[in-house]
Amino acid sequence: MNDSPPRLLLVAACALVDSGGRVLIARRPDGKAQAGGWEFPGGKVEAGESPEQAVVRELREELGVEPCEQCLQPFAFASTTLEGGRWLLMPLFVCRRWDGFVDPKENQQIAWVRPERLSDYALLPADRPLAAELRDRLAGEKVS
Ligand SMILES: Nc1nc2c([nH]c(=O)n2[C@@H]2O[C@H](COP(=O)(O)OP(=O)(O)OP(=O)(O)O)[C@@H](O)[C@H]2O)c(=O)[nH]1
Repeated sequence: MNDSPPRLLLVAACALVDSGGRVLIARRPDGKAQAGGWEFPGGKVEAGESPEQAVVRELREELGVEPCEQCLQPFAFASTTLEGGRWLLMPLFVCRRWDGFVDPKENQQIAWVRPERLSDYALLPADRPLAAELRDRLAGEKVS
């Protein structure tokens, strides 16, 4: 029996929401853990970073967009086990305003998805409750 406590992995992620109320998800590229699963853009929070700073950096690196930290709205979080004895703690922010155009930098497939259709995608397990929360809280919004 392994009694060692799970190692905490702090990851920060962001749901970009466009003016039509659609949410951006990305497919994890080959070579990464859980490749092929759909996720919210983001990544590990590095030493000395806040979750907000990590999201800004990851959105810049992965998608070439520049949100301002003040535009990141804390939305929900995931707290769950991952393979390898790690515990994932992942705040999810919502962002509706950013500079630049989404341009996947890591050859990752992306999709803009109505919140009620997120469950049609093979989301990572930790993201499924977050997608349900987005559906419940964003789906009623007016679509332009
Ligand atoms: N970015 C992101 N990671 C998620 C989500 N859901 C989820 O379980 N994860 C997990 O959180 C961890 C994040 O790692 P990552 O590989 O994206 O982080 P990173 O970009 O800093 O990775 P790197 O070390 O390869 O540069 C992975 O184990 C990933 O499977 C999500 O919605 N977004």
